[in-house]
Amino acid sequence: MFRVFSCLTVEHDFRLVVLAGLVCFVASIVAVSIFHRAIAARARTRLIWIAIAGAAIGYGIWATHFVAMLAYEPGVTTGYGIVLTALSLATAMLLTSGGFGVAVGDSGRWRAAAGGVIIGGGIASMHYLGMWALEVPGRVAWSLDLIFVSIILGMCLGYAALAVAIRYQNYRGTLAAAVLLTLAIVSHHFTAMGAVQIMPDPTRATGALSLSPAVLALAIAGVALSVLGMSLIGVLADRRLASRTAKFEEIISQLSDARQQLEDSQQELQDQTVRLDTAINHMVEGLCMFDAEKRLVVCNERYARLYRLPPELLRTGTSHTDIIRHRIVKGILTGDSSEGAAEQFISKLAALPFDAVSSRIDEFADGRLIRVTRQPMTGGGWVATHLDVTEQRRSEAKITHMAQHDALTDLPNRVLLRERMEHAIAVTRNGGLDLAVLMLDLDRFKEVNDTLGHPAGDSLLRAVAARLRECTTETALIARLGGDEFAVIDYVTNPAVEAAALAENIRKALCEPFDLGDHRVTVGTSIGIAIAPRDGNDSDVIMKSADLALYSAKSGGRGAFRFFEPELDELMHARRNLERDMRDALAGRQFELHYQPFVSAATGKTIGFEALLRWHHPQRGLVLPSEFIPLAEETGLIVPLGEWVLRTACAEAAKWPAYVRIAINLSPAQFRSTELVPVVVGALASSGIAPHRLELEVTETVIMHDSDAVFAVLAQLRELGVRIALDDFGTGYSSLSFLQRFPFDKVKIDRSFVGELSSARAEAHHLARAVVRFAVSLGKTTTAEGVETKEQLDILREEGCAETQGYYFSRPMPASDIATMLREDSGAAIRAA
Ligand SMILES: Nc1nc2c(ncn2[C@@H]2O[C@@H]3COP(=O)(O)O[C@H]4[C@@H](O)[C@H](n5cnc6c(=O)[nH]c(N)nc65)O[C@@H]4COP(=O)(O)O[C@H]3[C@H]2O)c(=O)[nH]1
Repeated sequence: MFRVFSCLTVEHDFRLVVLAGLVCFVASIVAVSIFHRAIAARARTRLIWIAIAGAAIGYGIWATHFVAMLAYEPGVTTGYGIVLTALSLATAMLLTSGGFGVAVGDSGRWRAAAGGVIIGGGIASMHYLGMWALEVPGRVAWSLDLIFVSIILGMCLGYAALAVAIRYQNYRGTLAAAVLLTLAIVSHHFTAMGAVQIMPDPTRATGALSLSPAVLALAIAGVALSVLGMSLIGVLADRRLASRTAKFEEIISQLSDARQQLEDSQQELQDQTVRLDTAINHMVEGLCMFDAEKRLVVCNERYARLYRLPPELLRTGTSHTDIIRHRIVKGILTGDSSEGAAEQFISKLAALPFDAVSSRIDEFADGRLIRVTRQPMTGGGWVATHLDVTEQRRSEAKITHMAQHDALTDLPNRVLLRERMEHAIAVTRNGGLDLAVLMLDLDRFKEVNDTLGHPAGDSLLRAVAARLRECTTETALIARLGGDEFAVIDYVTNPAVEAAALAENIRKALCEPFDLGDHRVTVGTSIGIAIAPRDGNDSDVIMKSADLALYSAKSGGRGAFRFFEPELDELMHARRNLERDMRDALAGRQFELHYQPFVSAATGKTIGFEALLRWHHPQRGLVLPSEFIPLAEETGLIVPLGEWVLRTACAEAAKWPAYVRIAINLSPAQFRSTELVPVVVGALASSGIAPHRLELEVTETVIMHDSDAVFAVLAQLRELGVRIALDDFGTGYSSLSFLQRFPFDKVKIDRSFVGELSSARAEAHHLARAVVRFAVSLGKTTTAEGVETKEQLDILREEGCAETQGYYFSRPMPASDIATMLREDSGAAIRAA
């Protein structure tokens, strides 16, 4: 080590040592940079870069050596053999190229080590060949250990330089690797120089082909620096070029990506276009789009088919007017299909604004209805859909018709009537015209329905509707309100005359018999008339007025018409009050039963009592059944009231002797309630009277309402053991048929006939007697009602009537009088005898 140090400090010119180090460092930077290029390159380019790197460092080692040799002052004049000098250069280049070549390969971690060894070998070869070329007049002695150390230093530092160069390929890596490589070369050189000792020997002469060291060294340093500088510039330029190339490649790659994306987008666009085409061509609606210049942009197949557009009109750019002209001239739309009409339509269309959403229905000549909905687009133009709404419109019209018409007669129903009436009443408010509102219902419709069945009832209603159409003018509106209720409204200028004439026409028309196939029936009608605005100026009020007039017409005897009068309103008011009072009466125990005895015609003995309702009104006093029973039936109050009668009368009868019967009146509404049989059973059970003591009186009116159902209930009651009596016999025309259909226990001859028995009018007397005789001949128990005189009683006895009832025996009495009456019964019997 000391030898090396003294060699460096004593035998070398330090300035030239620095120059040698500089040359070496520059060469190292160049070589490492080129080596990095070689790593980045492939195949042949890599080989070229390796060769250049080897040449650069080989040249650098060689130049360093000779510059350092210039600094060497061994004390004798030196020269260099040209051949060996050249050979040392070639060896350095070749071996360092080999070292770089090995190190640059991809095969494992040993590459830097192997490369370092070879480069170290290259440095040593160059040095010792160079020393061999040294021609001095003296003897050269070598120190083998330092030779060995110099070789190891070159190899180890060479390895370190390569390892760093491979690992760090940036500027810092380059610098570090260059420093290590410089150290490898320089440390080798000066260690090797420490190993040499030159002993002057003037007998030894230098060769003729020797180069002067100073010349050689300076020339080498100059050339080396310039070559290395150029190489460095080349490398840096190449780096920049490489970085630009990289950037360029990156741009190319980005462009290629962009191109790929563009191609993908184009494909996607194409796919979307196909999808869109498929979608618009499968739309239910016809679709078309026009631009701001009213030229066709796109349309679908449905649109083309709808208007039978030929291919030349389907091209993009076809003008809207050409398409419109085609639609009209080809007669696709209803109306005039001439060219003139088309032009007229087109100019009308041109005047229309195109910048608002619009919707219209076009009617096609073949009857189809197309809804055209137009939607403006931003930037001008519009898109329009054309939907065939024929079926939808038909269904809507059908539904509307069904909602406003009666299914059986196809007449307007209450809903439409109200709508039209509101409109008509509004017309009457302008003055000049009045509106006659006729409300009518059929007399005896229920009878037809019950006796001939519902199909016959339906046929009758249809026939009535047809007759109403025939006997009214075209301005009249006929409506069916439900059941057998109809209404007719019409404008009139003189209500008293025209409305009366219309009502009379209708009355007459409906009085005529109806032929219902197997049956011929006569019904008749009652009509109520109200006039708007006189009797009300809204549809509800006027309908109510007509209804009141109808009610009045019916209660005044059927088959008539009545005009509304304000008093009717009062009547209805009174009815409503009565109804309310009746409900209170039921709760407030204002009802009472009176009992009228019926007696045996033969013995004069009381055999039963008929229960008759009395109402003690707190303000009006005693109210008779004829006043409240019809209203109780209408309102349904008769059901709870009848139940009360049944329970009370049976309970009262339980106090009487067992041979005394109790007769109770039943009304139609009680039969419609399903509770009748259970109520009767309950009354019998709670009173404990025997069923045969109970007589239930039914009138023909009861039976006429749904006779089958009534007969079924009567049969159940009779099975219980209860006696059934037919009341008011002789007043109805169908009594006979009822008597055939049901085994009544008793027939009660109406008091109107009994009264005529003592009549001075022979005809009435004969008729009354015939009725009594007929009743008796039926073989049922016969009771004569309303016996007021001894004469009547005698005739009834003569005709064989079994039982009698009337004021002649007793008026209806409170329950409290019955016990006394029964005690005096023997007296009554004596009187009868
Ligand atoms: N002029 C005259 N009249 C006589 C004579 N004898 C009896 N009368 C009256 O004739 C009616 C007989 O009852 P109706 O024919 O069943 O006729 C009854 C019956 O249909 C009905 N009614 C009475 N009470 C009830 C009831 O509790 N339930 C039901 N559903 N109807 C009842 O009211 C109708 C009238 O009953 P009332 O006013 O009590 O009138 C009773 C009675 O007072 C007489 O000699 N001369």
